[in-house]
Amino acid sequence: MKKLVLIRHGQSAWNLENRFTGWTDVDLSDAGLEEARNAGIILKKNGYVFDYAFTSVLKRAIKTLNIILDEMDLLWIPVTKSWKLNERHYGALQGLNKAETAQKYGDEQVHLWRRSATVRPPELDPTDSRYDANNPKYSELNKTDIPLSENLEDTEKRVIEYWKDSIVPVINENKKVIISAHGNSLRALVKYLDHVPADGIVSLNIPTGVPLVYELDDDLKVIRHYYLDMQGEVPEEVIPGSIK
Ligand SMILES: O=C(O)[C@@H](CO)OP(=O)(O)O
Repeated sequence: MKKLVLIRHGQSAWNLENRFTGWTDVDLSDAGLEEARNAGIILKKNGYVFDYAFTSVLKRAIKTLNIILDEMDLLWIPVTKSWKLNERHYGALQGLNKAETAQKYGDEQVHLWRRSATVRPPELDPTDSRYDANNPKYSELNKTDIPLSENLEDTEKRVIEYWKDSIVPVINENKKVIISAHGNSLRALVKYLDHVPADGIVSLNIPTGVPLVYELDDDLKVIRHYYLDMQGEVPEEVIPGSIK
């Protein structure tokens, strides 16, 4: 049996300000730094050790990972960063306040933009300063791979490509892996691992800074999963919107 740990970064400055974030590279809030430290303490207290880590190219996930590894005295392990683990691109909504956007377009529309697998938020205009085409972070990508907006299925496509090409080979070497990523890039991975249908993923929300453990068999089929706290496994019904 193999164990994989997923962690959504701690609260970010824009989670706190209730703004659509996506690929915007915002930092952790003070509460987010604390959540990351706690996650490291929880993992250490529960006896977890990692050989290899994956994260996105966004600082809220990278810093969360570093703080966790620091707490566990594991800062030395190899870490691979990829844009394919980035948060879902939020298109022209990036930077807007979620409550104000709901007042303007209605709760139902905003809920679809936030949680539907198939509805794409409005696209960024390629002339928009928020478009990442000239960001050196993405210089190795074809311009056509830099999104103007994504739905969850778009995110799932790149996350699962990366899962198959880069993460699975490491897990198959019997390395103990942690992935530090984002609400929706992790929802995409969970959707794939648990075979959640598109309409079933709408209500799934992954909390910030709570380690989510997947037990996998030798074929990497899911045996079971659970969140961890200081006392060990958390009953899933305790976490709102968690995986059934
Ligand atoms: O703003 C975002 O990029 C995401 C994650 O914080 O928000 P949502 O809860 O709408 O998926």
